Amino acid sequence: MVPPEDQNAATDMQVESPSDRDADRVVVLNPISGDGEHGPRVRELADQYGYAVRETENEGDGIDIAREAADHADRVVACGGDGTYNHVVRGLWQADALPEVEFGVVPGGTGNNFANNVGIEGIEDAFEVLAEGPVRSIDLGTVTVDDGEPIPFLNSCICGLTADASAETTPEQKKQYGVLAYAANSLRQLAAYDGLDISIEPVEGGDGWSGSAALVLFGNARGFPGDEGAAADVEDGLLDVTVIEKRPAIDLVSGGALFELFGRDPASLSRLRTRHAEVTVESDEAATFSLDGEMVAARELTVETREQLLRLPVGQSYVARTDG
Ligand SMILES: Nc1ncnc2c1ncn2[C@@H]1O[C@H](COP(=O)(O)OP(=O)(O)OP(=O)(O)O)[C@@H](O)[C@H]1O
Repeated sequence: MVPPEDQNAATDMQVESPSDRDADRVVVLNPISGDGEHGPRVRELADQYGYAVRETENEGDGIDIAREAADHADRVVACGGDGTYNHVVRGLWQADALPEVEFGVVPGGTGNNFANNVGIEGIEDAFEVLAEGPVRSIDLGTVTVDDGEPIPFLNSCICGLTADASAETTPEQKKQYGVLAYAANSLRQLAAYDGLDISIEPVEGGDGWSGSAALVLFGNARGFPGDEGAAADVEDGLLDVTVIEKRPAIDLVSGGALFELFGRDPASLSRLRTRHAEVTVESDEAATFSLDGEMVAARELTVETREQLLRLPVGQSYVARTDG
């Protein structure tokens, strides 16, 4: 395949060799994500399109590789699943390289939820999008635990039942249902689950939520699960927050499946939108928050959006709801 001409062709010319340590376009490749078979094809395409490839060797490498690449690259692309994207964005954030250094995604994960949400439909499509797709400025979520450094997330920040259920979830379920698959696999654990006592207070005012939750989702690109997998508006500077209240287990289990519950039992569901919320876990122990699948423990945290901080080429089916 001949890479299409694109507006950045002049920059491509400057890449003398895809393995050049000073490459201006870099793919950070997680070779073990998904089925672990994407590596050779991604290397071929990266070569054709003028991208250097840096492979992760250990958990967390993506952060360091992206941080270093930000010194010389004007675009750093993550290949893997949402966890890999998260790490690359963390590296760019740590390098203070956003929005100047563009981000990009190549789906090589299991669920590939974020890539789907921005209209990217496979590895070949991803490279075409990198060459020709419109570059949008999208929001980035961050979580700040106590007085620590903000930690970015791209797709969602989730707490409640999901973390424990992930091991039981098949790739097919993940692809089809995303977070719902985790939730459904949590049904058996639900009877024993005490719920997470949590309060969510929007800093800008307006309605918050407090009570005992089975699951809380702060969606940046990930939409409300009951809306047929619809993506959230990722350019509006807002997080879509969905809370599923912990109710007596019999209510949930007798309903058959948690899938049925989403959107059909308004009494259990609360939804709000916020730019910036203070979140408190009302228990002695920290709760686990999943940032794009990467776990962080916290009791007191702020969750917020950094409006349109990330520059990203998007696919054809991406729906831009705002101008620019
Ligand atoms: N070379 C490596 N060896 C072992 N683990 C790695 C390596 N590179 C990255 N990781 C780990 O892989 C995890 C990321 O997996 P990722 O989420 O990208 O894929 P996935 O779970 O298959 O897909 P998805 O999130 O789309 O369902 C991260 O926790 C990261 O630390």
